[in-house]
Amino acid sequence: MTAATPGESTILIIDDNADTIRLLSAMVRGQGRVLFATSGAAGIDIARLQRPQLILLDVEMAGMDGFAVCDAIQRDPDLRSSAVIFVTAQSTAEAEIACLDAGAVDFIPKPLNAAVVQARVRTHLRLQAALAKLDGLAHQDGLTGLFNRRYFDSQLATEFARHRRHRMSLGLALIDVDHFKLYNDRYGHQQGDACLSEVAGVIRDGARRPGELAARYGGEEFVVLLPNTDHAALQTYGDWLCRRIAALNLAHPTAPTAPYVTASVGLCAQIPGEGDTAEALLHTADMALYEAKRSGRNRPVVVAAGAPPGRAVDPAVA
Ligand SMILES: Nc1nc2c(ncn2[C@@H]2O[C@H](COP(=O)(O)OP(=O)(O)OP(=O)(O)O)[C@@H](O)[C@H]2O)c(=O)[nH]1
Repeated sequence: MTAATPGESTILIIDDNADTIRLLSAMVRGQGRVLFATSGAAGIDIARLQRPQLILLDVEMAGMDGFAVCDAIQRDPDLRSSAVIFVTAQSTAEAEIACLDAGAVDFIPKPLNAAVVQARVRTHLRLQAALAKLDGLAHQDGLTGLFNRRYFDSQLATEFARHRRHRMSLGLALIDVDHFKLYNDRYGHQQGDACLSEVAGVIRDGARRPGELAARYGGEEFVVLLPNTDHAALQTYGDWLCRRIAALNLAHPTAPTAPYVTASVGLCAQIPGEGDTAEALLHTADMALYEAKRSGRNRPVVVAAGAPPGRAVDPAVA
């Protein structure tokens, strides 16, 4: 679900009657971007691409009727966050209950009354915006504003399956601040928190390509999901991260590695095959991180998925 204020919302009208579409569009135009489809199947396709906050759905349509469309929306994890309001001439209590039972959030009766349509759409757009905000908060790490581990885990599973389907290479980076215990000991926990936020800012800046996802994995450890990324790109990314974190120039006089805050980065990538698991990929990134720490810290280490523990690979031959 994307957070949107009512003015930025997208409303999709699915109706096989062009006159009704024209009428409804004119009524809700001021409340967001209005899209339309003249069949259930076309509506589902548009919803997948445009992720509308609200779908105004005709019940009686040729081919796929409104109930079938609503059912398809409820079953599709990518569409489920769109709220459906049925628009129908059937005004009996049974018809209304059937619409709500089908998963719709509301019901607009025909003939259409502009004030009623606008009030209902306004209310549901507000609710959708509030839900999106809550959704975002539930996925966020309170200290750094990055995604939290729970959300990362769910996205890792989804991306792993997607990369397996499309035979694409999925990259992972585990980032751990070096000698952070010493930093806390020297400056106190509060400044330690501020340091983690600064490091998180660099990690966020480095994960801006579509689909990239940066999360706080726990404590002073972060993780980045890098879709469609191969070993060579991992090495470049890891070098960049280490350089940028060092360039924050956060004093760390008691660290044996350098007199400023540094981080170690473990990286790996894999085109997931049958039998491969996201857990094993994470484990490989962890091995790479261990190797980065062992071999001196303040560096990236890239490991081939499935390589024996501790064996770093030259990215050029991976
Ligand atoms: N300030 C602050 N400290 C944290 C937080 N989470 C974990 N830590 C501290 O991070 C430190 C991690 O210490 P260690 O796991 O020993 O690792 P390290 O000192 O970074 O050493 P290396 O990882 O081996 O370079 C511990 O002192 C934790 O208390 C946090 O949210 N805020």
